[in-house]
Amino acid sequence: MLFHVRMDVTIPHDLPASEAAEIIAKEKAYSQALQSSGKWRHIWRIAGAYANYSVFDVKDNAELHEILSGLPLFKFMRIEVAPLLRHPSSIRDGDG
Ligand SMILES: O=C(O)C[C@H]1C=CC(=O)O1
Repeated sequence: MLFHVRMDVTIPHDLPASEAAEIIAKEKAYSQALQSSGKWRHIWRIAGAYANYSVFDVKDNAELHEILSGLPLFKFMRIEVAPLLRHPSSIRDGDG
């Protein structure tokens, strides 16, 4: 199942910079491992925001929830999820 996910990150100003850097490094490794596995298909920075648009390809809602709630930055994120399915007018193979 494909899901479009928007993640907005707000790191509290009072979080020590070294702690923030450590969490961000863990987040990067977590994200890149999931991208390598094919579960995190796309990630795009939203221009002008500490936010991204991503596409996940996972088994079901439960797997998506497990992945998202395991993000090291999860507690600093606002996340919006939209389930996707193939559009009847799509001409692309492999979409959905
Ligand atoms: O920077 C972000 O958009 C937040 C987060 C998502 C993946 C990652 O490496 O960081």
